[in-house]
Amino acid sequence: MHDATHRLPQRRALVTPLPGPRSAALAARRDAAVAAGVGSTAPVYAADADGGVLVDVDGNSFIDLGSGIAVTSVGASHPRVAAAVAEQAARFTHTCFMVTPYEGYVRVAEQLAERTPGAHDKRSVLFNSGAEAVENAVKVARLATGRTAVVAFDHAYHGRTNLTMALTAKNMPYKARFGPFAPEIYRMPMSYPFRDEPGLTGAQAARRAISRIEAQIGVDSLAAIVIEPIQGEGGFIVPAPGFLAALADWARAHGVVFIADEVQTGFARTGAWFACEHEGVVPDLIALAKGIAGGMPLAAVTGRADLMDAVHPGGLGGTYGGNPVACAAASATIAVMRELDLPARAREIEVAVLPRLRELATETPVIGDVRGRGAMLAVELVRPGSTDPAPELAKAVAAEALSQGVLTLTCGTYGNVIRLLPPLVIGADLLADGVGVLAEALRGCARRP
Ligand SMILES: Cc1ncc(COP(=O)(O)O)c(CNCCCC(=O)O)c1O
Repeated sequence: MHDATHRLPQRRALVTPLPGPRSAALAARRDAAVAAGVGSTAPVYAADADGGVLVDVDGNSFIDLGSGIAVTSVGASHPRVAAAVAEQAARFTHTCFMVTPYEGYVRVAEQLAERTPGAHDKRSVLFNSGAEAVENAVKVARLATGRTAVVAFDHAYHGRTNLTMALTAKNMPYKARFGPFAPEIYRMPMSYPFRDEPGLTGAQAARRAISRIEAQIGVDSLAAIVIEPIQGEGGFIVPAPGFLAALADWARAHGVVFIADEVQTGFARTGAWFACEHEGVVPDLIALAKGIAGGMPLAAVTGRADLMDAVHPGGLGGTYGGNPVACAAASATIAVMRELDLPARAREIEVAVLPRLRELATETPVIGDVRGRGAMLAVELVRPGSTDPAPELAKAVAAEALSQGVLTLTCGTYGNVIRLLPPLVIGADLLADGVGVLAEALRGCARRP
């Protein structure tokens, strides 16, 4: 694993209590100005970030195992991205592609056609957020098929807009009291190997979902299946081998659009450019965001040209969609990912981390499962000797890791999953230090009564 040179010292170093005085002052200002509904994981305020570290306003340097929720895969200030952003912003920050188009948008669409799974003719449309991309993928599928029903899965997460809340499974905090939600969304059982009956194969789990689709919805009503190849917010759930492919094959055989939501899994995160590749699945439409542009807000739907071009002119768009500065950042980010071969770096991270966590699990009864692919890895915590979720333990472990200078995130339908999403440019030593702190936090919390 190569250690690129970075602008900031790649180290874990705490110089004040947490939060420090400047963060505490900012927290007071925030309480008087920012809505309480916007939560934050860390009690500290960012001042700088580079490579695998994030530095707060009091000078504390943290190992970042969150990447801003799988976004800053090339780091939060990669020089190639920063230069591309500055250069574009100095020329024009916005014209609205629907008013006066520009090459940067076209260039990103060309790269997405080249990079996403499948050699078929593709078209793309660019947006600002993952939820917007998922929303529009469903719009395209409904228009192209003339059908309205959409299938989502248990433990799914697709966003916070009305349709994507309807697609999302977990009620609190995402959906509680925000209804009513969009109709015609149907939830099917997911392949969740840790919680499924032992030995349930991917094909059997797919058949379980398909038989319910056929019985409860009817194929002639079904426009699309929307699924994350590895479920993110729902708990980094890697379906059993064959599950995705069986669903995709069934969908194709019945004229149902297969939408892969790769907002969190896309762009090298799982050890391939896109997670569908691990299962040999070519989606009809793919929703993208997060890692695409080095931290700049950009999202996309890329898919079969016959589906995407079924939409009448003016049927897709939005004021900021494919902002030129974000497009410049995306082209720089994709270049960095290609030149550093970051899918391979993600696989190296998996090899460096997963066995270490699995070894820890053999001596730590509260670790129910260790799973993931590439640099999208997770530890599911349970009460010893059971599969009962232990969310309070996950919170305690994340808090302990933070107190030692390592930023981690939790997730999961039951809130009991610690997830690791390091920047793919993190150095080997820094990663090892961060995982060591997490391991010690897991051991320590497991010993508490
Ligand atoms: C698979 C998948 N699809 C869609 C989305 C939505 O992407 P947006 O860019 O947050 O809208 C996500 C965003 N995941 C992080 C949400 C964090 C939070 O809001 O609490 C995702 O992971």
